[in-house]
Amino acid sequence: MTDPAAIGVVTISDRASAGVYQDLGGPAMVEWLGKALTSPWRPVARLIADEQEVIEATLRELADQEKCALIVTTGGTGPSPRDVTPEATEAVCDKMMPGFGELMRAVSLKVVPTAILSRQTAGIRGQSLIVNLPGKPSAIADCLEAVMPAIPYCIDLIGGPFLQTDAAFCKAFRPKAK
Ligand SMILES: Nc1ncnc2c1ncn2[C@@H]1O[C@H](COP(=O)(O)OP(=O)(O)OP(=O)(O)O)[C@@H](O)[C@H]1O
Ligand SMILES: Nc1nc2c(c(=O)[nH]1)N[C@H]1C(S)=C(S)[C@@H](COP(=O)(O)O)O[C@H]1N2
Repeated sequence: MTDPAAIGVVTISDRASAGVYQDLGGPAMVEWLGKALTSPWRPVARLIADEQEVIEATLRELADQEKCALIVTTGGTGPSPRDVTPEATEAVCDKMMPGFGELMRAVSLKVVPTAILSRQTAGIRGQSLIVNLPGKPSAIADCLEAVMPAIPYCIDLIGGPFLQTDAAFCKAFRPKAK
């Protein structure tokens, strides 16, 4: 039997990490992925402040030590001075995947006119795909629903584990069968 695929779920929020409010983003990402994935996986969760060095170190740790096939982040994608998640993501990635941000903003625009304020992006570090989501917990489902169909094939292409999804909830598309 193969090991469960490690998936990083990273909440980036000054206030949630300081305990000012409860982190709803991390649990929402775990819950959504639990509904979408049918192949074995395990979450590797982190709750950190909007500090670029800390975000970069966390992404490196999850990719290089924890060997996460996928790392989803929530928060810190907007225009405020302390929103630096896209900068941290770009700093640690070998290759950017701009289509993810383009699609997520397009679908979010149908939900909220301020969707264009998110600079959310995605990229590859080694054998890990990193995807940024906005901080609003409701944005997690909006965005993952849009991009998840392409994620298993992207992970195939970078040499990661074979992820399977529940087609009734989220149908993964693979142009070429493995
Ligand atoms: N992890 C989270 N858990 C629960 N609610 C959140 C979380 N992140 C954001 N929110 C909610 O979404 C709103 C907008 O998020 P945003 O990321 O802009 O927060 P912020 O004002 O930048 O502050 P912070 O970095 O402290 O989260 C917040 O005011 C909060 O109500
Ligand atoms: N689907 C979705 N996308 C969204 C939002 C939302 O509520 N739902 N909020 C927007 C707003 S108001 C902001 S400022 C940006 C950045 O949010 P962040 O800094 O919390 O990541 O995401 C945008 N994208």
